Amino acid sequence: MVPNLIPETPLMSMTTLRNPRRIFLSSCASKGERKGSAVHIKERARTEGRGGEESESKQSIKMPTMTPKMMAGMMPMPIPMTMVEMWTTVGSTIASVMFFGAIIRQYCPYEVRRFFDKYTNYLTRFFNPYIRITINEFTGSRLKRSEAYAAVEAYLSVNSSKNSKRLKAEMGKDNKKMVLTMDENEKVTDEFRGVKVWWASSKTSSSSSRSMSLYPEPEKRFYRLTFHKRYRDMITEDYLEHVVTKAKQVKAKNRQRKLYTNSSPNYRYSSHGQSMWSHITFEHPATFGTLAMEPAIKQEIMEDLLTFREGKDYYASIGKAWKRGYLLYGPPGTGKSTMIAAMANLLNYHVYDLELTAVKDNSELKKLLIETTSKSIIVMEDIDCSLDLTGQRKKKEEKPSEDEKEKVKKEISRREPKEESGSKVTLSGLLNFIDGLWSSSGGERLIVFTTNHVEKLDPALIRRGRMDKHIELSYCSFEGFKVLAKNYLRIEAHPMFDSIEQLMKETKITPADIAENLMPKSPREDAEKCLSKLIRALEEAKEKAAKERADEETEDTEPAKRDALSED
Ligand SMILES: Nc1ncnc2c1ncn2[C@@H]1O[C@H](COP(=O)(O)OP(=O)(O)OP(=O)(O)O)[C@@H](O)[C@H]1O
Ligand SMILES: [Mg+2]
Repeated sequence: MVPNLIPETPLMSMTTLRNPRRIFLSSCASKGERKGSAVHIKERARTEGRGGEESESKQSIKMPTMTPKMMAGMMPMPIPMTMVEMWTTVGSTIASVMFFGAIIRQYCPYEVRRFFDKYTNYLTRFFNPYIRITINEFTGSRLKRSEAYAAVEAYLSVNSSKNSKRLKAEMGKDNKKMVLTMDENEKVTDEFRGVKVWWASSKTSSSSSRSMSLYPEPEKRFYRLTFHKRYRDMITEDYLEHVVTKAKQVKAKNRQRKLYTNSSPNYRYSSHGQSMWSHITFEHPATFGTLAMEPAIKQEIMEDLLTFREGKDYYASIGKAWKRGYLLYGPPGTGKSTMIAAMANLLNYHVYDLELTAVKDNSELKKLLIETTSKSIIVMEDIDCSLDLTGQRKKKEEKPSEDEKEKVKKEISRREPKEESGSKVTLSGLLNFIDGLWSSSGGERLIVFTTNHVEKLDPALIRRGRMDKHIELSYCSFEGFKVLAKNYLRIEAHPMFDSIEQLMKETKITPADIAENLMPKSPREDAEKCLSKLIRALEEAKEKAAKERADEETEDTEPAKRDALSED
């Protein structure tokens, strides 16, 4: 029973009112009983606790008479809540709402829930003054990473590195600096013309990924931009344009060129949403300056490439996809691969080294194409060896005899397991890859074929429009040699140059052979020794060529002589 207490002051403290036991103790202390021991106090409390009328009468004896003023103090008055109480109430309300929500979700029929969801959405939308824009990482059927997402990622890499607390790091240009981007489930604030906007990075895993599906849907990453509806026009037009422009600058600054390949052992098993290409940083040092070839031809190729790079509007105005095909042909060691590296370095493009024999079929080839980014060179080396591009049309035309058919059948059954794992890419698949409708997606791409045997290629594959520019890389000229001498020996003239020039007129030598002879093999080998080595190599090549010519002549004349003798 709560004792009948009379406060000393009209204003009773909150704690006092709430806690009768404390009221008792404090009122006793105020009456000079403070010096009483704790035991005494407890004893008093116990006696009170028993609630005997005795204690009540004892207290009533001690109580001072209440004045009207004091009575006024006892009047019921509004009691303010403490923070603790308020939070307790809020907490228990939320818990109850959640509890009932869960129950409704579980037992309420779907239609009713949908109805409620719909109207709650309407309500929140009506009262919420903020607009949200979501930028998903993949659009369409996840064929290609969204450019908008990449742009936001680049844009936020600048802002978030200053404001965000959780960041992701990636190696930047030339492996010198790390590029930081916002981690998942992070938020940053940005300001544009005095208006605040909020960016958040997030990911959702679809419900099917949580189910027992055999092919669970991958997680979907996205950025979300939130801003006040008052600034709708400014944000959707000016701010988003500002984001794209800034992102381009950031990308250009941090762009690290990559060398992609599709022939890594696990590329076929790359899961949904993962790239089919694997890459390393592209670090080939070749440039047009170090390339040995006729200066005029070199200049022409460089101009052609630079014109292409700047030709976005021109290509659009003539209604042509912004891409260009280059066919590099010539004997081994004449600099075809080196030229591709020089092209990538000149244009600042990525390189996609496409290994056709590792591509399963035409649809896989298409997927690989779609996954390439713009500002890139797609390379198919030794195209004549990659596919049987020469015989495919003939095979259809020729009608094999029964015997031949039988032979082919046997051959196929013998090779079956091997062929299954081989490529089924056809010439038409490749032609579509180069200039089909899909090839125009993204734009700003060079497609480069290299071959040692241009004559073996199907004319359809290398006709203009597909392979726009044909470049022959042949045996080294004297001009080419001078470039190599400058690269390898740091000399521009030497008395031995004359004899080298003479010998080069009489025989053929590849730039690769010259490079090998000019490269000093020990610190003792100076320019003169290297040049002498080259002269010896040229003389040997000349002798070999003379001998081969002589052998060929005898081979040609031998049957004629034999015929003449038999006639006699
Ligand atoms: N024109 C050139 N200028 C400078 N160096 C060259 C040139 N041609 C060849 N080389 C040197 O020779 C080496 C082989 O050249 P590269 O691999 O480019 O030849 P390729 O034409 O691609 O041969 P393949 O047809 O066998 O693939 C290179 O490492 C390079 O140093
Ligand atoms: Mg090569």
